Amino acid sequence: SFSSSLGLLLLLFCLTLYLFNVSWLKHQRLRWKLQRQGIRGPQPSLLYGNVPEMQRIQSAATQAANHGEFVAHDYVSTVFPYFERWRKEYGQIYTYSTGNKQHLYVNNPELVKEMNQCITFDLGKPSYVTKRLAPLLGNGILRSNGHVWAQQRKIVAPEFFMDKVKGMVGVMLESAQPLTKKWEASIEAQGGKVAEIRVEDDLRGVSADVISRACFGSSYKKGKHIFTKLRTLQETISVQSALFGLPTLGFLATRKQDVKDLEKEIEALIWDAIKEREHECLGAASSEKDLLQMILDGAMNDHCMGKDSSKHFIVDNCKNIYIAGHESTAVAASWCLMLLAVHPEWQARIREEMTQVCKNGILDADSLPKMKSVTMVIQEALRLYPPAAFVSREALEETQIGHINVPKGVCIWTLIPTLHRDHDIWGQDANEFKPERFSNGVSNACKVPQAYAPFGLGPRLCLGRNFAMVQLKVVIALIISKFTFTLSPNYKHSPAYRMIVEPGHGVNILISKI
Ligand code: HEM
Repeated sequence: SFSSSLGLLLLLFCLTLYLFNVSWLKHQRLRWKLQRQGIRGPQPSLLYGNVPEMQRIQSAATQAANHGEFVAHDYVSTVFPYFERWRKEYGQIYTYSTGNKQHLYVNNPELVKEMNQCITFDLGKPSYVTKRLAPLLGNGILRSNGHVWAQQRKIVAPEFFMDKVKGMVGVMLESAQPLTKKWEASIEAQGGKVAEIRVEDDLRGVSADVISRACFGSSYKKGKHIFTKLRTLQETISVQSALFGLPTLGFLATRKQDVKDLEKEIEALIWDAIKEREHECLGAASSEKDLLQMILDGAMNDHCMGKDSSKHFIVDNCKNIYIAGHESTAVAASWCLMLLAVHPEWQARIREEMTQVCKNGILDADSLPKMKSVTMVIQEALRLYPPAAFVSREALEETQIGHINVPKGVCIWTLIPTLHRDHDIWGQDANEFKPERFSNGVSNACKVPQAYAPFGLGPRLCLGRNFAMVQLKVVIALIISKFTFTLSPNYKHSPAYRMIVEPGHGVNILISKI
């Protein structure tokens, strides 16, 4: 009838109006607020904002990719080419849209400094990115915001203070031994002189082993099993489109079920390890507390936490530490080895320094702080190839950062590699591998020390940075003390973004024994 068609039309009209308001007006209002402050940016399309343009720029860049001299190659130009394009067009601060979200790109060193000092709960992790990582991270330290985050940080942070990390050098050396043994065996198997090695799986094995031991101490075999499951879970969750903020296409129902099953299985395994622990340590005051014990104690001592939330607290944080620390450190080590393979003079320098500072050639917690060259090389590798590409925040409330008033709901992105190659900050040789720039520390290597941010910015600075630096030093120094290496002709330079920026086709090196 006429009246029901009219009703339907009216409904459709309201729905369209609602969608228009949600998808366009809301974002247009945010855009106006930013534009009024002089912030420009590309014109968004109605439904998907600038996503179609991002995809167009990305595919053009992929086709044109010519990595040429790869040390000089800035991965932003191939991995995030739209950010490069817009930076050139609109400057160090601009705004763009992904349809469902309005974003603010901030790469001005002065504002980065401000963000570093911005201690407020009003800036949090962007929920639209972290939402899809929920099965992996629960509500642990990486994903949570506000008081929940602060409480977890307070409990977990002391485990990674420098004095604690120093005590883990032995464990790190032990975890790295199988790698050197395996590589020696490869040399034997390939004729006794030179072997071609693909490094990343072996490096990943070392970092997983180190974290298992640090987290789970005596029950570390159980820990390794848990981490294998976590890795499967990580692989099952597709995060490729997280940056664009589009629904993850192809995320089939069966995979959703896989994710749920894995989540349950992991939770049960962690809980099992805890029960075993409680049984073993009943009454015994353990002096050597591993991370699991710290988290357990933290949960027990918090009287506001119910049994159920303390269980989640424990399970989530075990998962978070593994996810945060395992891949990033292994990938950083891969980039270090790639750069060292191209610069044998730095291998020689590190080797020479080791003969001077390691008594009887033994690497330990005392000799490590004296090894300046290896520290400089790692710092330079983290400058040129930072595994974490950006710091991202969402304004959970309206927030003032320097002279910018960031409206509620806007996501802020700071590109770490772009800061790391800024000529104004680092000088004209910013694209070159020159570890000597760090010979007098970070503050003397560049004009704005806050612009060196491989471990992030502000109050959410990486909690494991000491742990990662010491582990990288141990692994790189140990490899260099046993092998010389060059880049294999099979190495294909192809930085790829998979949550972190890693060598897309791995790192192949040719190794010989010293
Ligand atoms: C070279 C290796 C590593 C790199 C490049 C790295 C980098 C980062 C970055 C960029 C952040 C984000 C900071 C921010 O949003 O401002 C972060 C956070 C974090 N990292 Fe690392 N990380 C590394 C190793 C580790 C290790 C080994 C652990 C632990 C074992 C760890 C634990 C964490 C945790 C728990 C957070 C979250 C801190 C918070 O939100 O309060 N990281 N890391």
